[in-house]
Amino acid sequence: MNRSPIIALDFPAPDDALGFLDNMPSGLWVKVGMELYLQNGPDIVGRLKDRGHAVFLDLKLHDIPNTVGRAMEGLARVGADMVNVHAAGGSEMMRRALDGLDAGTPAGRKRPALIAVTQLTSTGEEQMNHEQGIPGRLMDSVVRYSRLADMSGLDGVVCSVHEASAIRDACGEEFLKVTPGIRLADGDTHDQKRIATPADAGRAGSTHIVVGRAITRAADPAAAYETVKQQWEEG
Ligand SMILES: O=C(O)c1cc(=O)[nH]c(=O)n1[C@@H]1O[C@H](COP(=O)(O)O)[C@@H](O)[C@H]1O
Repeated sequence: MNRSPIIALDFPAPDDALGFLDNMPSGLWVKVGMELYLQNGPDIVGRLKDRGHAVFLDLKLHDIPNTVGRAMEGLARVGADMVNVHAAGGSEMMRRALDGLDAGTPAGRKRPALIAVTQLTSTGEEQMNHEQGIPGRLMDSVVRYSRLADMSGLDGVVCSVHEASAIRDACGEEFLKVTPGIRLADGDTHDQKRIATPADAGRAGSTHIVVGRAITRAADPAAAYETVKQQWEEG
């Protein structure tokens, strides 16, 4: 996996996503999420791979173990490099997701990395306490979910930059820390709660950063991408 920011292609249609990429460098890491995938189906993943991009297919599966396992068996054939589930689905669900990916990955192809969402970066501690009914610190919940994902055999987690170094201490250097909620200094927060700059992510030990609107809605997306990449490397 190359060390470049993962661009969230949160667009309604493949033409929007591919048109956007026409003006960007080649060989990127990109993310296909629910907006693009659920409205247009799996073809977009192959089209992005054909253009030489690495693809994170972000569908955040969360259901009973059997359903997630069987869904992952099918998703393994779509050809993404990384997929995800919600850690809140539990250890059995995560193990079955992994088994499904192993069973579905075509011979000669590498199994997609499987990571688990801990607490969404749009969630704050108060919301977690009052709406999810999880008492205590958000950091503790994220680290707990990370340990569970690690024990279930997953490759890493999605977390905010603020928890990345605690997860490294708990789960090790190699365990992936994929961090969305990235904003350039003075950038609009939008719906995110736990934001950080690319430089913060570099210092905290994020193995991957996910960046959407700070790049896709910038006046000059290619320049914004280079700024994010450079700040992450320098952090
Ligand atoms: O799994 C994700 O990618 C994800 C997890 C999370 O906790 N927070 C989060 O923002 N994301 C995704 O990361 C992207 C962030 O987009 P921006 O806020 O526009 O940078 C979106 O596509 C989200 O779906």
